[in-house]
Amino acid sequence: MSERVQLRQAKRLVIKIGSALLTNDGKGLDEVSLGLWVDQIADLVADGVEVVIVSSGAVAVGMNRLGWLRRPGQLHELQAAAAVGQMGLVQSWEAQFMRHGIHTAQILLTHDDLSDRKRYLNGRSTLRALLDVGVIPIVNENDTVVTDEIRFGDNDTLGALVANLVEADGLLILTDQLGLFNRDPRKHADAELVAERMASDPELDAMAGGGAGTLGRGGMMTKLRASRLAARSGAFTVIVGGRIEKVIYRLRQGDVIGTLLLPDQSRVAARKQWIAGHLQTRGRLTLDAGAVRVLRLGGRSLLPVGVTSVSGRFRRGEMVSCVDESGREIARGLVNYDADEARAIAGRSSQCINDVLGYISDEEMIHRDNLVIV
Ligand SMILES: Nc1ncnc2c1ncn2[C@@H]1O[C@H](COP(=O)(O)OP(=O)(O)O)[C@@H](O)[C@H]1O
Ligand SMILES: N[C@@H](CCC(=O)OP(=O)(O)O)C(=O)O
Repeated sequence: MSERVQLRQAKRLVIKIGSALLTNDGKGLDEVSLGLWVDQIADLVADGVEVVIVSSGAVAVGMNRLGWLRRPGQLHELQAAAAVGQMGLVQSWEAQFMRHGIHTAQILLTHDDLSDRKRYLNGRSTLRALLDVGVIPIVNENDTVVTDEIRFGDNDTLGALVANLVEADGLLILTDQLGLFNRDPRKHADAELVAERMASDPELDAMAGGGAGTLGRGGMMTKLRASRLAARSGAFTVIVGGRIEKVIYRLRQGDVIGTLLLPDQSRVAARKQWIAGHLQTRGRLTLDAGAVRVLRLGGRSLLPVGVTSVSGRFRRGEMVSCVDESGREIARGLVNYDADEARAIAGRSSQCINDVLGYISDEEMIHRDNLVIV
């Protein structure tokens, strides 16, 4: 095991940075380290990698700005600190990335947003649009409207959900330890670093059970759970020490640092398996003979022009069945338009979508990554 190809080949990464690391253990925002990570992320971007950052630290930065020495016990005080600190956090990210001429965008999400299908799809479109124009989204929880996350301090899960959302190749979790150890290294001097495992390996649970540091809240257990969540969309996870010199650069080179947790299956395989196993469909698209032929060739998207009729009531992102003119099912997949919109653009070339609907979200009725031939 001399190098890690996964990191060398990655095209889209989510990088999650925890509070303990970002705020130098509560001594205010660690601008020096932040600048060094930004330099390395700018190199990744120059190398063609799309990056989303999940940044914790709002509460810690807010406490520092407000001169609060101890983490407040009241939730509304934590929320106030997060609101103050979020300003400092995004200002710093923005200023550092501007040195490289890279724009950033603030995205505040809740777990609920990601379990609501419509919001999930809207979030996904926004993130994709930002990545398409070379902007780095800086994501944190929306601590003003939810409290579970600040109580449990679970930006690790948010990182994994974002990795699912943007279909990242990998999730990098930068933390204050060198990686996942077989026991909590703060309590056991002889703890050994785990280099590589399958994320699903049940032996990892006992290793990660040691609780969190003083500032971060999730500990290794939430990082392990995050890796399993990320694995569901085929993403690998690396848990690694954010203070290792040139950490992101070295990971990109394929250096064996931190802990690599691997998914059981590839990104597209994971997605296709999920689609194939999803029995409930919301509607039906009838395809002309040309579209049937093209889909059967494999690896192709379904365009509106090949659809002759649309039945059922479905929303963008829901599962529909694709049938030939005799009603035989050919494929199923996640449709890019609501039923009424799909009806309006059926049989039309993709260039007409804007004229018919007044906007265009996707050229395809169903993208090939979201389509399974049956
Ligand atoms: N097996 C383990 N390996 C590494 N760290 C562990 C382990 N078990 C518990 N920990 C603790 O998890 C902490 C990191 O989690 P956390 O404090 O939530 O950081 P972050 O703010 O980066 O999310 C470490 O400082 C360490 O004390
Ligand atoms: N969203 C909050 C809390 C998130 C949090 O503590 O997460 P982490 O440090 O990654 O375990 C914040 O930005 O302070």
